[in-house]
Amino acid sequence: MKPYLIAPSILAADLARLGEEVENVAAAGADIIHFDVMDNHYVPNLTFGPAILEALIKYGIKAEFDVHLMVEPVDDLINQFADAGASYISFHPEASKHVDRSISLIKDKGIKAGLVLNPATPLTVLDHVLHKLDFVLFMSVNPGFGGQSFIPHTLDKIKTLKARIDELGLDTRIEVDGGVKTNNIAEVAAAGADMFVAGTAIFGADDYTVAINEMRSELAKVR
Ligand SMILES: O=C(CO)[C@@H](O)[C@H](O)COP(=O)(O)O
Ligand SMILES: [Fe+2]
Repeated sequence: MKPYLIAPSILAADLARLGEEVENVAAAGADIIHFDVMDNHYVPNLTFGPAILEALIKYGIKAEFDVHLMVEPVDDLINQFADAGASYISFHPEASKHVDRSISLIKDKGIKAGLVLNPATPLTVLDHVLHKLDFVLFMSVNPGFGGQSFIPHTLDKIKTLKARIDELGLDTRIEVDGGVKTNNIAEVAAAGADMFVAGTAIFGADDYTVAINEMRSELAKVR
């Protein structure tokens, strides 16, 4: 069984002190760092480019980065984030003209590849590519902003995909992103997720170690 991974989203960090914030959250027990890339085109918000990722790595962050691309088109930025040092890269299928090719671009760089499903994206987008993916990221909010409420029907989608993954004997991870907090992380895990993005729930807490430990205690109740 794959260990649970907790991935704080830096979107909710104090951006004026980004290096220090990422260092602190990694020291608090984060497994990977979730890096939301928004282009003000695919989503109505604008965030970080590859130069910021490079700068964080140069600053001394050793944790792996989970790059969530909310951009259109995707291929050029896949190359740039691969060169900058990403360990995981995911993108939204509707933002790529050639989804299979974009997945191969990520995998050929030795990076874990994921496809992101918005709340209204059907599971059928995974039909011919699931076997190539290292992870599927379910958005449990509409993409573009942190601090939104978890959309409950995501749980049914997670359960359905988890059953399909098990039936096919794949070891694809399931990541969930949006509105994940201490009070719902166990339910999300019980549905079949094993990677949990949390922005405001961690960076909004007074003590990041306490916030992450509380999430781990909740996860320990599931397995
Ligand atoms: O990709 C996104 C939003 O588009 C997320 O990664 C958010 O940054 C998660 O923030 P919270 O809902 O946990 O505050
Ligand atoms: Fe994200």
